[in-house]
Amino acid sequence: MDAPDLFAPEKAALRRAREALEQGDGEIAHRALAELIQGFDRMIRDTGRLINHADRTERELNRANQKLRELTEELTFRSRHDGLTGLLNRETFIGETLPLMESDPVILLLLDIDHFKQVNDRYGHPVGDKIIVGVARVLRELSPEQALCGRLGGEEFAILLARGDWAGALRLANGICAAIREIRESPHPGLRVTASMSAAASVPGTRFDTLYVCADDALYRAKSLGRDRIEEVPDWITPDD
Ligand SMILES: Nc1nc2c(ncn2[C@@H]2O[C@H](COP(=O)(O)OP(=O)(O)OP(=O)(O)O)[C@@H](O)[C@H]2O)c(=O)[nH]1
Repeated sequence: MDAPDLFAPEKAALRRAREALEQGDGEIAHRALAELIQGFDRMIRDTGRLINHADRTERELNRANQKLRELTEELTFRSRHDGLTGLLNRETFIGETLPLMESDPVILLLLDIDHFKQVNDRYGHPVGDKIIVGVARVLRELSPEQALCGRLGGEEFAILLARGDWAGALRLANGICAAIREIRESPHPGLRVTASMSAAASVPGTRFDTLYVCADDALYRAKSLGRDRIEEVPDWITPDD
């Protein structure tokens, strides 16, 4: 079925007016003109309403689009970052190291907060969370802008420096340990925090797992040698390690 012609009355009035004009019949032409004026009036009102409606719909669509963009950005951020600290989460951190490790020599710093179970047990989990956030802040503030900073799990963090120099990486690790010793959490003046760290470097083409295992061994050594210290892996890690 054909859609109804919305302007059928106006078209009919126009046709009658034309015919009246051709026939020179003033009275019929006058009536047709009156009908046309009415129809024209109605068209202006309806068109105005339609334009307003379309404007409103367009504004609503723009707002909905903007909201969708913000939600997408937030979802992307959440899927890539750790919810508590805002650092890269484990999967993203490892994923981002892969292309860098393929092309560059890198230095991996691992960090694990010392005796963190005791912090939770003595001061409660929420205070433990604040300490984790404080440690993450130290990492973010002291690391160079291009460094990758991630929370690998619980109280374990990692920094990857691409093309970083060894002396600079150790200076950074020392600075981080010193800043963590300064963390205070009111109202707990007795609460002191330390962290153990390790540093390991690899040549291009080394797998993340290979580098990580070596750095993790060194971190374990730092723990067993008394904590609050940095243990280095002396040799460059290669793909054959
Ligand atoms: N508050 C808080 N605690 C966490 C979180 N994730 C892990 N933990 C706690 O971190 C603690 C880690 O304890 P352990 O692995 O025994 O290590 P540790 O006590 O730090 O001892 P060392 O590493 O040997 O110095 C556990 O008690 C976990 O419950 C977190 O997101 N928030």
